[in-house]
Amino acid sequence: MSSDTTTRPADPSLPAAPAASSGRKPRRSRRPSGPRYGRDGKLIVEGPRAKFSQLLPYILENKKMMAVIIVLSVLGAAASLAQPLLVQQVISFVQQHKPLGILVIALVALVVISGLLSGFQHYLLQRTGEAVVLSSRRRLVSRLLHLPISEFDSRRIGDLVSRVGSDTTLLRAVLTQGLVEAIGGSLTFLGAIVGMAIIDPVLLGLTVLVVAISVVVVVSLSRRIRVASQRAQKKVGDLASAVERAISSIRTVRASGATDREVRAIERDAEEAYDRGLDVASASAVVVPIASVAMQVSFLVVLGVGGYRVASGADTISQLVSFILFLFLMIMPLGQAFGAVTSVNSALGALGRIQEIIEIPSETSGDEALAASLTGSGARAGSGSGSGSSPVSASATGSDAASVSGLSVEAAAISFDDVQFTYPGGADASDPSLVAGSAIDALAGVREPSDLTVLHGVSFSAPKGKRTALVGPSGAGKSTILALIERFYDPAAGVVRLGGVDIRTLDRGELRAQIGYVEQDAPVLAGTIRDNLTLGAPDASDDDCRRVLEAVNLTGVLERGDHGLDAQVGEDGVMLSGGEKQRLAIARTLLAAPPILLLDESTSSLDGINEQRLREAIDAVAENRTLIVIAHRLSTVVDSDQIIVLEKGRVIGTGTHSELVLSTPLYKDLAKHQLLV
Ligand SMILES: Nc1ncnc2c1ncn2[C@@H]1O[C@H](COP(=O)(O)OP(=O)(O)OP(=O)(O)O)[C@@H](O)[C@H]1O
Repeated sequence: MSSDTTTRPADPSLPAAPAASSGRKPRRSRRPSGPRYGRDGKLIVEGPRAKFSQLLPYILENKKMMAVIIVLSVLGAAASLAQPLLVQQVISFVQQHKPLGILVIALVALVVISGLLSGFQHYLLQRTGEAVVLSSRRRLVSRLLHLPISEFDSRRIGDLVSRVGSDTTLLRAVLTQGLVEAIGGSLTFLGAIVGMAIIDPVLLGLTVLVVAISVVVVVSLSRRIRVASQRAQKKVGDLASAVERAISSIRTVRASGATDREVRAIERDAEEAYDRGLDVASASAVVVPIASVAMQVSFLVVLGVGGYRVASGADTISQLVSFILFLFLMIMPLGQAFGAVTSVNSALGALGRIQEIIEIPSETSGDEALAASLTGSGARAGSGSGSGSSPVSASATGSDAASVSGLSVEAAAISFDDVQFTYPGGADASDPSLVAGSAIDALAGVREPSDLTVLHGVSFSAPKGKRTALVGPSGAGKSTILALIERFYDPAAGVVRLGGVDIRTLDRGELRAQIGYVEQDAPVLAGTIRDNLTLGAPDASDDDCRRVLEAVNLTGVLERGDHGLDAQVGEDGVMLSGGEKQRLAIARTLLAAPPILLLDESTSSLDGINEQRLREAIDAVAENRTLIVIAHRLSTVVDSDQIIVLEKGRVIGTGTHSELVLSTPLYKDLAKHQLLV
C-alpha cells in the first residue's frame, strides 16, 4: 500500500464529482470508500496493485498467437547470434586472404532475415496487444454494467470511464514492450553470454560484474516506477471525473458563472496528473540511463582489457571483434528489459485498477444462495422477516390496505411488509456485515434501526390493476421504495413481495421484466427517439413506436424535422422539454408493456398543458396495469385508488384523497398548499 502527500482540500466533505450522472439529485455520500486522510490531514492514495499472475489469463487467451511470436523470437535471436560468428569468420578469411563471396552473401541474408522476422513479430505483437486490450475492455465493461447500484452511488463516473479507456490501453505495453521482448531478449542474452564465454571467459567475467551491478540497481528502483505510475493513472481518473462533472452539469456551471472556476479546478487536476507523470518520468529517467551507462562502461572495459589481451596474444583480433558484437547483443536486450520494467510496472498498476472493478461481485452474485435460504425458510409463503406480521397486514400506523376502497389483499401486486432500509454506507461503515444492499446482508438478518435508516417498518400493499400513489415531503423515502421494488437494493429487514412472493427469491431479470420504471429526472438517453423507445423492447416496429408516442401525446416531436423516429434527443435529452422527457420515458415503458409500472414523477414544475398531458399519459398507461406513482403534484394523483402518505420513512396514512384529507393532517396540509381543498 502506497501513500501520497497531496494536501487536503478546503472542504473534504464536498464530493469531487456527482454521485452518478443518472440525473438524480446529488446524494450525501456516507460511504467510507471516498478519499481517506491521514492524521496529518494528507490525502492517502491507495493504489490497487495487480500481481503478475493476474495478467496470465489475458495472455493465455492468445496462446496460439503467442506461440508463433515466441517461435519468431527464437528464430530472431538465433539469426542475431549467428552474426558475430560470421563476422569472426569474415575477419579470419580476410587475414588468411581467402575469398569472402559466400560469407558476405550469408551475412547479408542473415541481416535481411533478422529484419523480416523482427517486422513480422512486431506486427503480431501489436495485434495480440490489441486483443488483450479488447478482452480487458470486454470484461471490465460487462462487470461495470452489472455492478450493484450501490457501487455507482459511491464511485465517480469519470474515474470508471478512465479505467475502461486509458487503463486498458496500458495493458498492451505488457506484450509489446514487455513479455515477448523479454523472452526473445533473454535468449539472445544467454546465447551471447555462451558465445562470449567460449571466446574469453575472463573478459566475460568482468563484463558480467559491471552489468550485474546495474541490474541490481534497476530492480530496486522498479518499485518506485510502479508506485509512481499507479498514482499517475489515479490522477488521470480524477481528471476524467472532474471533466465529467463539469460537462454533465454544464448549464448549471454556466448559469452560476462558475465556468472559469471549473476550468481552473480541472487544470489543477491536469497539473497534478502532469506532476505524477513527471514522477514516472523521473523514476524511469534513472532506470533507462543505467542501461546505456552499463553499455558504455562494458564497452570501455572490453576495449581496454580486450586490447591488452590481444596485445599479449591471449586473444586474436577476430575474437575481440566477435566478443564486442556479442557484448552488443547481450546489452541490447538488457536495455529493452529495463524499458520493459517501466511498461510492465505501469501495466500492472493499470491492471490493478481494472481488477479492482472486475473483482467486485456482480449484482446477482449470491442471489441463488439467498433465494435458496429464503425459500427453505418458507419466505415464499409470506413469513415476514423481522416483524412476524402477515405480508400485507396493517401498516405502521394501523392503516389496512385491505380495507381501503374495498381492495382485495390477495390481489396485491406489490406489498411491503415491515420494511426497514438503510443505504449502503449509512450503517456502521466499519462493519461490512452491516452494509445493506447485498445478499449477505439479508442473510445476516435483521439490524437495529439507526439515525441513518431511511425506511422504518414500512408496510403497504399495491393492489393488482389499481393505481397507488406515494406522497410525502422531500426525503420521506418515496423513491427509495421504488428502488427496493426494482431490487436496486435489498431491505435490511422486512420483505418486499411481488404477487405474494419475496422478490429476493425471484430472478432479478424476471422481476424487472414485470416492472416498468420511469425515473425521476433523467429518463432520456442520448440517441434517437427510436433508441429511447426500443430500449426495453428492441423488436418493436415503427408503428408500435408511433402508437405509444400517440398514447402519451408526443407525436409532435416527430413532426419537428424530417428525421421522424430517427431524430436525435441530445445528451440527457436536452432537445426535449422536461414534460416531453417524462412522457417519452412513459412511452418507452408502454412499449415494453409490463404489468406493473413505477413512475417517479418529475419534480420539475410543468405548465398547465404539460401537466394535463402527463395526467393523460398516466391514464393511458394505468389501463389494465398496476401503477405505483410518486406524485409531487397531488393533482396528478387525487383520483388514485389509494394514496400512501410517507413522512421520514414511515407510512403515516393510507386511503383515498377524500379519506386522507380527513384522517391525515400532513396530507391535508399538502392538499391545501396545492389548492386542492
Ligand atoms: N443513494 C443514496 N445514498 C445515500 N442516501 C440516499 C440515497 N438515495 C437517497 N438517500 C437518502 O434517503 C432519504 C430518502 O430519499 P428518497 O429519494 O427516497 O426521498 P423522496 O421521498 O423520494 O424525496 P423526493 O421527493 O425529494 O424525491 C433521503 O434522506 C436521501 O438523502
